[in-house]
Order: sequence, then C-alpha cells, then structure tokens
Amino acid sequence: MTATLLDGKTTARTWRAATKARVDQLRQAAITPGLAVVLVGHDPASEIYVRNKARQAEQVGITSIVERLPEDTTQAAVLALVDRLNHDPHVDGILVQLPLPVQLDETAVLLAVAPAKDVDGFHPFNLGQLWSGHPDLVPATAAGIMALLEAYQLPVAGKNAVVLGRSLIVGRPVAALLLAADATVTVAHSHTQAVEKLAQQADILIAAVGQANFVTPAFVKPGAVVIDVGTNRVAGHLVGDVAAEVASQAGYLTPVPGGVGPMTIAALLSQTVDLAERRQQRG
Ligand SMILES: Nc1nc(=O)c2c([nH]1)NC[C@@H]1CN(c3ccc(C(=O)N[C@@H](CCC(=O)O)C(=O)O)cc3)C=[N+]21
Repeated sequence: MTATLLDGKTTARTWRAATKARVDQLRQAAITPGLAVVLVGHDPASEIYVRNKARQAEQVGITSIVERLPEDTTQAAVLALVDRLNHDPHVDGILVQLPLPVQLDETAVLLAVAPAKDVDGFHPFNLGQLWSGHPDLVPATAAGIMALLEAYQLPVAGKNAVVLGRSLIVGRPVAALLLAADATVTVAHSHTQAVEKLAQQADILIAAVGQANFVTPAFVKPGAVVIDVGTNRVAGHLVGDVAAEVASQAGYLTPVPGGVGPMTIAALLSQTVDLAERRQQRG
C-alpha cells in the first residue's frame, strides 16, 4: 500500500481561480484588494513565502506591497509602520512575517495590528474568536490545511487528531480549527512523553515540528491522514518533517513541496479578498 498524495499545488490553483473571480467582481466596483507584508530581516522560510506570495497575489489581481525593514530595526520603527498601514485605506490585510528578530517584542507587534486588518489571524482578538469556537480571521497555514482536507472530502468530525507542535503560526491554530470541526484533538510538544505511541492513535496526524525526518513509520497508524507542515532546508532542498518511508504506511500524505505551502498562500489570498469584500460592504 502506498499513500494517496494530497496535491496542494493543484488544489491551491483551483482555489486561486475562485479567488480571482471574486477580485474581478470587486474591481468592477473599483475596489482593488490590497495586502501589506511586513518583513523584518531575512528569515529563509519567510523569504520563500514572501516571494511566492507576491507573485500569486499579482496573478489574482491583489495589490501586494512588501515593506522590508533591516534586521536591526527598532520596536518603535515597526510600530510606526504598522500604524501607518492600519490607517491606509488601500490596505485591506496586514501580515507581519514571523519570526521577528530577537530585539523585537513579537506579542506587542501582533497586538498593534488592527484586528479588522489582521489577515493572518494572530491578533489576540482573532485568536479569542478562534478558540471560542467562532473562527473568523484565522492563520493561513491552518486554514489551508482544513481546505485541503475538505477538498479531498476527508472526514474530520469524530476523528482522533494529533498535532505535533504548539506554535502560534501552525500547531495551536490548526488544533483549534480541528476542534471546531468536531475532531478529538491532542496537542503534543517537546515535553510530551511517549510521543510515538500517542501519534499512533491519530486518524489525522499533523506534523508541525520543524525537524526533518521527525515523523517515522513508528508514529503512523496504517491508513492515517498525515499532513506534513515542515519547511526544513536540507542540503539546499526543501523537506518536511515526515520521513519518506511513511508514504508506504499512511493512507493520505501531503508532499513537501507541493502540499501545505501552496495551500497556505491560497488561504491568505482568499482571506485578503474577504477583507476587501467587507470594505465594499461598508461602502
Ligand atoms: N506571519 C507569518 N505567516 C506565515 O504563514 C508564515 C510566516 N509568517 N513565516 C514563515 C512561514 C513559512 N511559510 C511558508 C508558506 C508557503 C511556502 C510555500 O509556498 N512553499 C511551496 C514552495 C516551496 C519552494 O519554493 O521551494 C511548497 O511547499 O510547495 C513556504 C513557507 C509561511 N509562514
């Protein structure tokens, strides 16, 4: 047996086409969706993301601006930029690339983004909505994962889901969305004991650890859905958190590249257009 690959690249392309149709509608009403990306310094994973995002935003008709700040930028300078974007009527969505350089207070920066423009869903207001069972603006990677499960009609309600990793950008929000979709969710992390045994209980296993080959066949129940969120650079190649041998054990598996990455960008673009549609409705 070998796993069915969940093709994020093709699924994301279809989703972007639907998003483009919504942008075309907005443009007839003289509204162009605007996305502002704040990139401080040069985290390699962020560089890939920013490059792909700018190109794909343009393809669907979203104006994207990338605000690049040097590695040694001060907290005050980042807050001043965020404040300007909060007040810019052409900017529908603001995304601050994470991680931020160490001298910056990430929590304070995310708190400064206007909740109504928080297209990546990291403001405490939007996280509160998510965890209280009313997801609205949600982190793009988590939204992309849910959309991929839906595209392949993989059931979530009543399933056991194990999330490996508890980061703000992946582990926590995907756990919240799986819970909102009525899965039974366990979040494992670096202090979790007997993680392999726990992972073996999963019908849906989300690997968001940030370590190549972390998930071996010993973690995987035969036939399980395995979602690989890793973006690790190994000898110049992008690899996930899931070892290659898992393919012969899982029922469904996302490839890296071509799985969750493209879905993340498609989710971000779709959410940016949601915000532009709200601007239109406000008149
Ligand atoms: N505020 C914030 N939100 C994020 O969602 C966020 C972030 N910061 N910081 C960095 C990480 C990383 N990330 C990626 C998204 C897409 C690809 C992607 O497009 N990957 C493609 C192409 C890979 C390639 O070009 O080789 C693929 O997997 O097929 C990669 C990485 C989002 N992140």
